[in-house]
Amino acid sequence: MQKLLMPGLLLTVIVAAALLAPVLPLPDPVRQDVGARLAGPSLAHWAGQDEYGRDVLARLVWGARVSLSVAFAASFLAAIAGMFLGVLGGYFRGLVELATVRAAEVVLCFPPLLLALLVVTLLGPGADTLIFCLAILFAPGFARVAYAETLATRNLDYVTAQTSLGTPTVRILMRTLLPNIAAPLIVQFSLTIAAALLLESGLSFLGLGVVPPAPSWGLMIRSARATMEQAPLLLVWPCLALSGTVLILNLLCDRLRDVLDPRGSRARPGFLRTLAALPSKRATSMPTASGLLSVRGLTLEAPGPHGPIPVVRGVEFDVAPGETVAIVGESGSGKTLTGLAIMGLLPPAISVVSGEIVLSSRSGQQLDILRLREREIRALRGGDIAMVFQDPSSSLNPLHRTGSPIAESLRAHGNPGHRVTELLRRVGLPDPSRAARAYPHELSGGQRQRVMIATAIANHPRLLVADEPTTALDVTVQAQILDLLSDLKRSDQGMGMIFVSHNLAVVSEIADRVVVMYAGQVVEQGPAAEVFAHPHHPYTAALIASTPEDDIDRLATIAGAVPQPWALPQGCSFAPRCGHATPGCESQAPELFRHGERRAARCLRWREFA
Ligand SMILES: Nc1ncnc2c1ncn2[C@@H]1O[C@H](COP(=O)(O)OP(=O)(O)OP(=O)(O)O)[C@@H](O)[C@H]1O
Repeated sequence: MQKLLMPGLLLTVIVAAALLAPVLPLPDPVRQDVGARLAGPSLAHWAGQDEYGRDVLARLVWGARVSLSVAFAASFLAAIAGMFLGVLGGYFRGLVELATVRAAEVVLCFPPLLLALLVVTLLGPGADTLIFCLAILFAPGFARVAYAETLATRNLDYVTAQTSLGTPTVRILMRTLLPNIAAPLIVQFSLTIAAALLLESGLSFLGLGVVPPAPSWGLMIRSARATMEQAPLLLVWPCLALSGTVLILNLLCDRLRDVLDPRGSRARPGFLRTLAALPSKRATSMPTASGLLSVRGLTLEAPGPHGPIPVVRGVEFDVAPGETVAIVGESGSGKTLTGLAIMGLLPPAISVVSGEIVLSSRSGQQLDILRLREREIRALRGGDIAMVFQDPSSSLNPLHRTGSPIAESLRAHGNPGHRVTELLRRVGLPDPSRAARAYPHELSGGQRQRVMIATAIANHPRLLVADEPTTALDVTVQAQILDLLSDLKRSDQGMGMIFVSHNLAVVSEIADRVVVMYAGQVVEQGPAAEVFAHPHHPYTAALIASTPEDDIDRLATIAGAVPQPWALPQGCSFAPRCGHATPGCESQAPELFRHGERRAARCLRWREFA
């Protein structure tokens, strides 16, 4: 909401001045004083006097009344009419589309000024005619935006879900569709008000709009033109008022769109936020990654209703060359955000509070990803580090042939683009040349994931981050993809891998080491075989017990749910769900106890438990 403050305040001042014009201590805007013709600014007339000796400031303020009310009323009418036509046409299509959107588009065939001339000739000049005329001119623009957005939205799953629930059509249109297409309509509204202000000025300038002597900004520009050489300031004032108001309106609508869209950025973009939030490091304090990657004290925050909430808290782990480290935990434990932080791809709403992610790059440098500029991270992505996403159907561009992102990735890192088929063969696609020419919808889910993997490994990354790469696939294809990843690791000896998953059965097949996360923290880590055989944290033990095996009757579940980041318990985060918790666990937050070279657990009773 803070974002709206400045433009909202400025617009309020302009609108208040226009509304309060009759009670403000201003001279009569139409009273002439020919003796003081074209007089410059003075104490009595702050902005000077025009060619009839009328007070320019009074005419500007009264002119705002006319110009703004015409622009607002016309844009509002155009928005309502256009939105109505566009949504109906886009949702029902067929004849309704013909009678709404296509009919409205007829208006676009006429040059706007000619149409305005026609309407003014028929109805006579004046503010009311102008509102009507501008509304007709701008409504098709809204109709087209609403139509296009409705077409894109009407077949999305959440709209289909509403239909399948039997929700009445009017409710779907009002409650589901409209809020989701509102953002572009708001932008269109800001552009339309600005265009209406300018067109009103233009039409008044041509003598087709507001009738003199009533003031409007367009009329003021028109009359100032004749005396431009003797009194240039007379032209400057209305132009300033016009362009200033248009800029403020654009700013306000842009900010409004950000505020109304929860997916919009609430924070500054990537590197700016990171650089500002983190204390800069002296060269001597830079840790050196013992292996390939070293994550230290990574703490991330998300915006909450009462201020920032910690979603990842002091996460630490290492990845050695050639090692597969699995990050496991229930939904909401912070696995994905940790993976995205390593890629420098955190969503705009998430901010880095502290920590280091040091990568030992191909060029032998130790780079702290959190402190790199966007341009520097971009050079690493696809080369030193690459990522495979969870859902292959949404990570491939539906309009590009599957070979094209691979070729692009190869070329971006200076490799020849013709290796595409070779890579597709390497990831096990049976007819690589055909697959390279196919569109994503022509491939199966497993084949699409193979294409994603081919894109990721195209430039032999040193580190591959795989975020639940098998979750969207069926069990047979899951096994094939896991085999593929293992094969790739074997053939590309030095490549380290971070494998994010909530599925322990999958992890046990692929991981060398396991990092178990709970409520944004690492609660246990160690070699996979040791952790699975002898967990040192009750949460890990519970996760293992709840992994489905052959005998589904013996499946255990973990009572309760992961605490929300804004309602973390005072002591150990797992204590409320833990069968081994003591009163001490509920009052004291445990640190990560390290034992031996390779294992660590965040549990006060880890010794007894182990
Ligand atoms: N863009 C975002 N804005 C605000 N909060 C977010 C955002 N992304 C994630 N979070 C919050 O951060 C926490 C950790 O999310 P994350 O996606 O890392 O969990 P996860 O362990 O990967 O879960 P899953 O397995 O379901 O993907 C959650 O509480 C989530 O609500």
